[in-house]
Amino acid sequence: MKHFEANFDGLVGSTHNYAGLSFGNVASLNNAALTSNPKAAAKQGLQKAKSLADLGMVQGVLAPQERPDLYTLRRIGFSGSDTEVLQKAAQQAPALLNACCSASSMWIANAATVSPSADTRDGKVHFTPANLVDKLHRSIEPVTTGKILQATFNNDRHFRHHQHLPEHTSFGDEGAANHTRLCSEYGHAGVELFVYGQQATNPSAVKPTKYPARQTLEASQAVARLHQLDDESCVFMQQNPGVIDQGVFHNDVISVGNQNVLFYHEQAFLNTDAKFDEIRRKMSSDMHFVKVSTDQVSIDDAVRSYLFNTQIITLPSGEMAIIAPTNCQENPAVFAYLNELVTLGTPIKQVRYYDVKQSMQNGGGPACLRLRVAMNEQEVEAVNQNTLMNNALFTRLNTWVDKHYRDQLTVNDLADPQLIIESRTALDELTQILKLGSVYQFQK
Ligand SMILES: N=C(N)NCCC[C@H](NC(=O)CCC(=O)O)C(=O)O
Repeated sequence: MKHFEANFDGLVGSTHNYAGLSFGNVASLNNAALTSNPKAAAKQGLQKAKSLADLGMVQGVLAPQERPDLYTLRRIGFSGSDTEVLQKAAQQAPALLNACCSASSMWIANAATVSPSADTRDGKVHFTPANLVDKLHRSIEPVTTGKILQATFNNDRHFRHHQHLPEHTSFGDEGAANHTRLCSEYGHAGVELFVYGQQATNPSAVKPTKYPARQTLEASQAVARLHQLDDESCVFMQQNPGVIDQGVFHNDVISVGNQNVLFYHEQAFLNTDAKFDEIRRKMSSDMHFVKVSTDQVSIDDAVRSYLFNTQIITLPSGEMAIIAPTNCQENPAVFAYLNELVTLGTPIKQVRYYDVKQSMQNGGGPACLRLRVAMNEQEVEAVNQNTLMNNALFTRLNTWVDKHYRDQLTVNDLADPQLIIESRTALDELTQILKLGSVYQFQK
């Protein structure tokens, strides 16, 4: 049977804006209060997704969340009509309104952790939505994320959906951004590498001092248990707290893997040698650890360019390609490195650049915008086919964006009640395009 790694990209929501919500994420803080362009953001994302489909990859899309999130605003005491709720929040608690308006679900790598059927004891693909408890604006995502995942992977024979972990910092979980599956072939059992930032139940363990470590070891272990993974197919590795304190808020900002390749910065991890030995021992095939040294690319350049927030994909020809943001072309050290990388004899033979600047300005590169789901042919057939990218869906979604999205949005605009109508009208139409059923609260 054939096996694929499908990428599901998060569609950008119509309230995409720059509110400076993510402490520890340098781009989010530096670009706070910039005017955003939701239409361009959504189109940049669609273009990347379509380009991967055109390369012969299995590519899907995942629906965004409903924002403004009036349910959360009501839950914290704002009352009256929808317009009144929005306007009272804008006057009395603008920071809370901003949190309830973020389009952050577009960074779908944080939506969930996914384990393919080749790794799990029951032979199903397992999904656990991430609780994202470290950031208020993201902590309101998991329930709807679960509904969207269930409407997209809607077949009990092949897909198993878990509830998100308990909403406490001990179980801080940021999903696939801190999870990399290594394997020889997508359909063979692999090693699931969980990278965590701190141990919640061991106060003496080392952790960052300036910025938060969003992922805990306890959360990673819980996901591995839920997904029915054997100890022999898991590796738990700590991210270097020193790089978290320099703005590396997720592991996918400092390393990325695909099949038997792990592309990483030399400062990415703690106990690198011992942990790489464990990976080698648990893998049934050879690994390529492609190391980038600080001399080649500094941590600062890695964070600015998102060299490691690239996607490494295996093309139908068997060659691997790196999908990079154009920011990597614009950074001289990183561009020089990538030009050299394809000549080094590693499996990575090509680099392709995409403009995802609207997302990058909030700290989200190509890899943040996609959730990987390795599947066999039968599983791909069991996916909601209306979510899979092709010419027709690309045209349909571009038309949908043109019809419903603004080309300018500032933080001050978030109090505009018209946004509620625009967002709901757009999402109602989207659920029909993708045939998702009623996944949003306003549709109940
Ligand atoms: N690395 C991965 N996988 N994802 C990137 C997530 C970026 C996101 N930015 C934001 O949420 C900024 C929103 C704002 O400031 O308006 C975050 O920090 O959680």
